[in-house]
Amino acid sequence: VSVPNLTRSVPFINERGVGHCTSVSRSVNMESLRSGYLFPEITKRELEHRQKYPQEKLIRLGIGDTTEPIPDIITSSMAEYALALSTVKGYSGYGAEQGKTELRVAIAEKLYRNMGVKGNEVFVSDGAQCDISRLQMLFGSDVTVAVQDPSFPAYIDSSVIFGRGGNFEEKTGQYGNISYMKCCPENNFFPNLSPYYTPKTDVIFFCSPNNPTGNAATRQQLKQLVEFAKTNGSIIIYDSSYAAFISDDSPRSIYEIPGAKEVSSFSKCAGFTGVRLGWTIVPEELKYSNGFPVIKDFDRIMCTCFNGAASVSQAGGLACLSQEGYKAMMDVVKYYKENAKIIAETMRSLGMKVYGGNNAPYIWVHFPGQTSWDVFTEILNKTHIMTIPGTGFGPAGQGYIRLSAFGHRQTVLEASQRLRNLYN
Ligand SMILES: Cc1ncc(COP(=O)(O)O)c(CN[C@@H](CCC[C@H](N)C(=O)O)C(=O)O)c1O
Repeated sequence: VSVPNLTRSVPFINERGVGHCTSVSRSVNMESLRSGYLFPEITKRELEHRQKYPQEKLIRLGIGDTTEPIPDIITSSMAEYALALSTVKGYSGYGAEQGKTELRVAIAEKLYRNMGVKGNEVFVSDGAQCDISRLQMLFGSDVTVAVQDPSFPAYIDSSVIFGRGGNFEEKTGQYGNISYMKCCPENNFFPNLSPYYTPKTDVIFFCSPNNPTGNAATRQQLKQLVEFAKTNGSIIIYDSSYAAFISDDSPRSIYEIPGAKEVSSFSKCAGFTGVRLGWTIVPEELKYSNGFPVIKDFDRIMCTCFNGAASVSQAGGLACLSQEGYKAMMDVVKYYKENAKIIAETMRSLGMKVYGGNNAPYIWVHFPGQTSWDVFTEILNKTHIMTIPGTGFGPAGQGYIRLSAFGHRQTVLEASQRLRNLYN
């Protein structure tokens, strides 16, 4: 990176003395982002609270980060692989940007059995969030986007960063060029796909089980979504990061209904939020309007903008998909699902309208007549429990908060008692 040409720059004073502006203008897309990214904002509130109440034991049911140790069967594979890097025979450098063939095939065969997914359609990555932005690179800034409202904020924020947001409208809390598909109890958390409510867009981000509502779309609803996308010639980007938490007959993948592409990751089912391992599946038959295969461009992006998932993480991913590893991984998912049940039952016993928690590690609680941030602040100040205000996930989240089931059992039981004391 060259040192800016200081002769043309404008001097400014800061804590380190005289500084210099460059002559480079800031991206208008970055300028149009309305606020900081949701999760660092929540972390900032947490730090402020800890400083204010240093003696209190803060409970974190806000950011959905896993808490339970990764099963030995998985970590020992990573340790073994890492140790082998110290030997001539075991050492390896750059791997294939698309991921180890063995892992790509294992993901296709183990997680998408009988859904017609092939190993070469699986692109191993460093996580679903990272893939969301790499998928955004596929499209021009004129491409239109629809998202569920509420949903994981990365879909909207990355769309704005790539110039697809348009102007933010204070009144609606929406970006003018993005189509917000409202998902709420009144429509069973599935958008009304009639043209008046949901206009045609080029790309549809769809997350199921949904973050933050915890709702898993039914087979019938996904069939409608795929039909809607096919009629409009749209591409669905389907985020199945919480598929492992589904315990009823809701589809775990969009590939149970032919015709989309899908991102997912080992973050939440294997506790890989720090290890970093995910994947994106792009069907060979998915084509742009000019007939060019999308998979070829995604492969080009992965080769140009990514150097492959960490080899040690990929060894861990293979262990997750072994018979013993998969069972151990699902035992941890079961543990979190039990946490979700405790939290949901607690809030229901207090007479609240509670959604989610069955097929996802998120519980969505309605506080009619209150703002999300007021509820967030009251719970934090009176019980020292971190939650996430629903409006952080979109304007339709107003009046809701999200509680995460990622926590040690004792902590979740303690949180449950504190909430009973507050609302009883
Ligand atoms: C629907 C969905 N898709 C992708 C992701 C990220 O997956 P990844 O770990 O990149 O494989 C998440 C993780 N969301 C969590 C962690 C957020 C905080 C993390 N710093 C982040 O920004 O992703 C949350 O909602 O609390 C998600 O919910």
